Amino acid sequence: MTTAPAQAEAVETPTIYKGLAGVVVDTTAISKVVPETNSLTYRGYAVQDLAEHCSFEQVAYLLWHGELPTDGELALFTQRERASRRIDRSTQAVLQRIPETCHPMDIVRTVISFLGTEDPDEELSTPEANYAKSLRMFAVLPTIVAADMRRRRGQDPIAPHHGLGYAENFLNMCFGEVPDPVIVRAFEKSMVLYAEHSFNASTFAARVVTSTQSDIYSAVTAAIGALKGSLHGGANEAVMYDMIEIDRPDRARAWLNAKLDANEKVMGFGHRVYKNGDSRVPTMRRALHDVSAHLGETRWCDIYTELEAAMGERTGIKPNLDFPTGPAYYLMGFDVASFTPIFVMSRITGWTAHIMEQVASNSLIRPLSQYSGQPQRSLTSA
Ligand SMILES: CC(=O)SCCNC(=O)CCNC(=O)[C@H](O)C(C)(C)COP(=O)(O)OP(=O)(O)OC[C@H]1O[C@@H](n2cnc3c(N)ncnc32)[C@H](O)[C@@H]1OP(=O)(O)O
Ligand SMILES: O=C([O-])CC(=O)C(=O)O
Repeated sequence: MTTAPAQAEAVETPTIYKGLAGVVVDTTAISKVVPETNSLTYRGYAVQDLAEHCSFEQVAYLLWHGELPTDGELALFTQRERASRRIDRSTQAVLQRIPETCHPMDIVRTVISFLGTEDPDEELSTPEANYAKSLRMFAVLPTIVAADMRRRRGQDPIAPHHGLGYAENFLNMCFGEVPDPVIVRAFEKSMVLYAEHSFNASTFAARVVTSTQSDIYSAVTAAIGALKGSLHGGANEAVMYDMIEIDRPDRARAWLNAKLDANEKVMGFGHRVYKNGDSRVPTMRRALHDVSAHLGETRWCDIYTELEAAMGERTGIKPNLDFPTGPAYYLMGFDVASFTPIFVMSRITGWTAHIMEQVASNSLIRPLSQYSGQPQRSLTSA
């Protein structure tokens, strides 16, 4: 005769990977992060080389198609992107309708969601349909972000300029002129560096939504929501607010010590995957220095250096990409609240590449959880 195992023996406690840390959930051919060698590649190319030698349009093409474009392919791609930059009247009306007081990420999230409602092919997720939608979002996002920034400054929007490249056109729509090539190149580098980073939280959110066979606009809307948080993309804004509060390099150490003594996180430092420095930081730090030298304004670079040194000495934790990008965008003249929407303009390429990869090899993403609530009880005995 066999006896039933005791209740306690029957329940095995599973290993819980809080925050999915260290868990490999799928394969991807889009990018590779190797923290041990501090390397990041997009489709096999080192991100530093892409940032140095390629336009953002070339990198977008690479992420979507798997190969860099030939001259002919780039010309066609560019033509299509430039022809899709304008927003129609109904989208402009939505933009005007949202209160100026809300965070610009809410604007971007809402407008992308609205674009879905206007697309007669919203539910179509063939590779061709999703590619067309990705290209449209890529083309239109700078127009939305620039129009919103100008609206909050009490300025009229500037229409996209068909004759300008992606970076020049965005800067022109923000400031009414194309700045010096030093600024344009630094901005374009930030776009390349921000474009893609494997299964980060926002990309994973997009893949989760896609895995239910939902549409690409819904997936991107979810990704924007995930990027907004200050532990992810929102950190670039938080970094700059902190630097403004610090104000002078000689105040950086005391500020940092007070922050750490209060057990608070220092924004722009640390990373879930890189524990020995973010592969993108050296390139972006150089871009920040280029902008700073060009403008003859060294204050933010000096605060950067002080904070990095003090944080290193006290915790050993290194900056992530948001740390140099925050002051670089500030020096370029952007409003701090627009920094994360600018990140969206870049990451739309990585998100949509992942959405298309998920569609091509889908399995519903649905992990398990360990129940920690009340034991089963009877309603009648309550
Ligand atoms: C583009 C991007 O999204 S890059 C990330 C942008 N985000 C930020 O800059 C926000 C600040 N950084 C952080 O909060 C974290 O480093 C994260 C969320 C990015 C990654 O963190 P995780 O891998 O989850 O590690 P976790 O937060 O558990 O940190 C491990 C330890 O380092 C400490 N730590 C990590 N980052 C920081 C930080 N920025 N400031 C102070 N302490 C930190 C934690 O307090 C923790 O210490 P403990 O073990 O004594 O409790
Ligand atoms: O990978 C991450 O967790 C966050 C990050 O750096 C990114 O999304 O660029």
